[in-house]
Formats: sequence, C-alpha cells, structure tokens
Amino acid sequence: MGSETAQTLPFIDLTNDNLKPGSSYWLSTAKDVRAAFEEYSCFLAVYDKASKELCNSFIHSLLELFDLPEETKIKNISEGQPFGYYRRQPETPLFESVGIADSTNVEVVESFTKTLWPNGNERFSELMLSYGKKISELDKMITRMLFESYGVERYSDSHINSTVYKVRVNKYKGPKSDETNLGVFAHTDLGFITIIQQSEVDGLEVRLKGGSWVAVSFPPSSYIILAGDGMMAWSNGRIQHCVHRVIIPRNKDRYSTGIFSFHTGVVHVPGEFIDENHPAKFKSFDHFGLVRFRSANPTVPEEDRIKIYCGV
Ligand SMILES: O=C(O)CCC(=O)C(=O)O
Ligand SMILES: [Fe+2]
Repeated sequence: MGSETAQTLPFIDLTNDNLKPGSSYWLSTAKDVRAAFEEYSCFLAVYDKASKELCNSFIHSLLELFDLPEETKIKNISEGQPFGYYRRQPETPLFESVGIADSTNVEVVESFTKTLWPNGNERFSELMLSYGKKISELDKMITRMLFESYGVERYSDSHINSTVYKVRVNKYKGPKSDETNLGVFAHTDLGFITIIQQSEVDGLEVRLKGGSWVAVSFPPSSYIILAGDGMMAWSNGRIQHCVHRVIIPRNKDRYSTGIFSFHTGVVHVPGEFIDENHPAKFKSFDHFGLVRFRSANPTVPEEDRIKIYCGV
C-alpha cells in the first residue's frame, strides 16, 4: 500500500503558560481547535506538561511490555474488546496492542501491572499513572476549548467529570520487504477524543475531506488529536470523525500510545447545535453502548457505525 506524501495538518501550540481559560489567547486558540476539528477532524498539538523524560520513559517501557511472553499478555482481559490484548492477526500481522481500561485509576492500573508482572513493576504503574494524568489534562483542555468555542461551555464540567480515559499501547513490527506494510486498516475511533503519541518511527495516516491520505510526521513533543465517533455525534455532525490507518516503514518497529476519552453515561447533543439550518442528525447516546454495539456488529463499516448506532 503506498503512502501519500506529507502535507500540512493544523499545528496548535498548547504549551503556552498564558493559556488560561478566559484569556484572549485561550479564546483564539479555542477557535483554532474548533476550526481544525471541523476542517481536518484532527490536528497536531505541542504540549509540554508531560515532560520529554516522562514520554520517552513511557514509550520505552513498552519495549519491555511487548517482550513479555504471549501467554502473559493474553491474561490482560478487559471487560470487553477492544481494551484487552489484541494479538497479531493474519490480516494485520504487524500489529499487537494492549489495552488499559482506565488509565487514571490507581487500582485499575495496579491490577493491570500485576497481571503482566506478577512479581511487581512499580515503575510501570507510576509511569502509566503519571502519563495518563498529564494526557487526561490535555484532553480536558481541548474539551473545554471546544465546548467554549461553540458557546456550550455550561456542559463542559459535567462532560469532563463523566469522562474516563482508556489507553491502548501498540507495537508494529517493522515489515520485511516481502511482507505487507499495513499496520492497521482504515478506521475511526469510538471515543470522543483520541490523543496519540509515538516513538520516533512514523506510520500514521489520516484521511482528509477530499479523500486524500496524509502521512503524519510528529514534531518533537507533539501529539495528534483525533475526533472520534463520540465527538461526531455530540457535535451533530459539524465535526466528522477522523478516518485513519497505519502503514509501517520497512524493517522499523514502531511503538505508539493512544488515549481515548469516553463518557461513562449518556452524551447529550446540545440543543444549540440544532436549528432550521442544522436539523438533528444524531440522538443523545450511551457512549459505552457504542462499544458494545461494535462488538455485537463487527461487520458494520467503520464509517457508518455511529450513524447506524444513534443517527436520526
Ligand atoms: O498507532 C497509531 O498511530 C494509531 C493507532 C490507532 O489508530 C488506534 O489505536 O486506534
Ligand atoms: Fe485509531
């Protein structure tokens, strides 16, 4: 499968200490966030609250994690796919992924660590919890900006307070020259927002509105932020979910982490999104119901899933 050449995606600086809610810089950045989601369904963000050392150590800890024997990794069974262990499959022979059900919850993370390292690995738990916390703060900032830019900020606290953060850590084995270079098929994520970071090897591609694929290259300390199915329905379709896939360069292993925000209850589509010019396209929906819907209906095409699940 051929990759497209690099093309510019929106790039938003979220490092600034002046980024205080209510400041003019905050408001103009919030506008940029909304415009990026509406136009591209994604953007690159620089963010420095998770230090370089923390991110590097976390990504590095994944080498050790994926080196565990398969019979150990398989013990990480979560309360439902896709958050358990995903082993290499014939259709995606490079891709292997481990899910952590709630990355900011101490008990959940410690029990995950105990499953994989019965003799303990406190360092991994600490890294996961620190990383999860910093990235959840980034998610909250983006969520606040988005709600504010649409004038629906009065819903942001209740949305954020009902959010949990699922994590998937991924390893893609570098393909040999005679092997497929497909890491992951084109898909959309089920959550509200996805935040992805990677080791130094690129491979993620996002599809733009016109249908062209863009290879994402990550500047230092950057993340890509993707709109998920949840955001698409919440915004009544003003924002489209980001279609993305992964293509791995020859002979280079790639590691990545994805943090997915999920509402633990019902996501309400704000009434502000619906008027004469914007008829209702989505009903309020149970967000984890969407996860169950996918498990029960694995053949529904990725891009149709959210419309079938809660479209009007
Ligand atoms: O590895 C990546 O860059 C993306 C992974 C992905 O799409 C996912 O975990 O849903
Ligand atoms: Fe994804």
